[in-house]
Amino acid sequence: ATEIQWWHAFTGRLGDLLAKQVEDYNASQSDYVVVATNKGNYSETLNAGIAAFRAGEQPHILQVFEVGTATMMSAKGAIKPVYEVMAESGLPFDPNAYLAAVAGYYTTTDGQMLSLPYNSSTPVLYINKDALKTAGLDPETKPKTWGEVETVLTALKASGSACPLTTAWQSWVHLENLSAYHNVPFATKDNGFAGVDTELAFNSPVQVKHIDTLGRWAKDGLFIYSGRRNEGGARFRSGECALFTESSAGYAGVKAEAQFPFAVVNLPYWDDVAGAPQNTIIGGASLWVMAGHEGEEYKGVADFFNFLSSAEVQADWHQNTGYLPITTAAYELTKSQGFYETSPGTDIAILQMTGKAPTGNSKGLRLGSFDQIRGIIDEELEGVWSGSKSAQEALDAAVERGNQLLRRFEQANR
Ligand SMILES: O=P(O)(O)OC[C@H](O)CO
Repeated sequence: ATEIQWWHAFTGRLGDLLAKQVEDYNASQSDYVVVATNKGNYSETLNAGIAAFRAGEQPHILQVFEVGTATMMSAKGAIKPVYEVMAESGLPFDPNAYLAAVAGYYTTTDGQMLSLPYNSSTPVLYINKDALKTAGLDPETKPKTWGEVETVLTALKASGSACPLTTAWQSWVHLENLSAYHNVPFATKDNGFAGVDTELAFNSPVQVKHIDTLGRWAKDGLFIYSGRRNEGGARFRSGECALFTESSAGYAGVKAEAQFPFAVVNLPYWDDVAGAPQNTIIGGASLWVMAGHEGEEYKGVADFFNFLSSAEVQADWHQNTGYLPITTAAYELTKSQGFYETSPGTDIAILQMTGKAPTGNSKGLRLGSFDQIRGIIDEELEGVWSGSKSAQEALDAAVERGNQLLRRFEQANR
């Protein structure tokens, strides 16, 4: 059988679920064997894929988080576009079967799908209902606005909670999605979709107010910073932190480990911003096919992609992980199975992302060197949480430093 290498970034519960998909695929046919290898976290996996390409040792499939999308799109000789892989395979492939809000992120302006949507998420709010009860609140309290969140956090703190709120992926949730959700630009030129001559713009009043509020909450012990990625997950699942802003895919781990009743609700918004809430944007990752392999191997990749996109596999994946159903068929199948009734909160992500037609500010982000830019944003936000910088100072600095990277990317990709 022909071997197909797939490098990915999943460990823990998500790693187990991915391994099960591979096992099922390998058992379902005998022409191809998919070999999945974890290459560290999202950034490490992206870097491993790029380094391997330079050394001529690239895998067939590379899982790349949404942050690396513009980088992969510009790496023309290194990738083989998915539409091409599928067309050459002769296997049936309908790009319209995928949810527009998801596929649009990975598709060129003229409609060609470059990478396969696989695990797409959007941020939501997780609530430990027992913690609310301990704080004397109705455990069914579902704060809609950041103002209501503050009331809940204050009650939690007063009841002795050492961690009323923590977050995963601070830039993704509290700046990138915050901007889209309030219909303000994160960057000019439709957040980079309309051209590489884009400039960061996340230092406007909405973002400054939000980060300033979180900074105040950090000082008052209402918001506890846990780290740049999803380090906060363990603290929520153990019951230490009461509220948690995290990817809809945090559901996989919470469902498997939490020993308390929990709720998944919409990401809160500021109700004094006109038009809010707009829609949130996607995160997670897609699958890129790397250049330099044999025709028969690409056939195997196409066959595996067809398997991953089938309604049954997608619906299972969506229901177990909290990632969005990637295709309309998987969404319909999940509805018809009654899943959303028996698992409340699991349709929040898709409704929050697709509830309103996206604007230029809320289609998503397409920014070069964005992994490095996130590093800069993380560093500046950490300055706010530690009290050494004001929100305005930190965001101004992140914009200025990030723009230098964007200009270098623009020069290299004109
Ligand atoms: O935890 P994930 O896979 O939903 O990813 C969250 C963010 O999009 C990472 O950039």
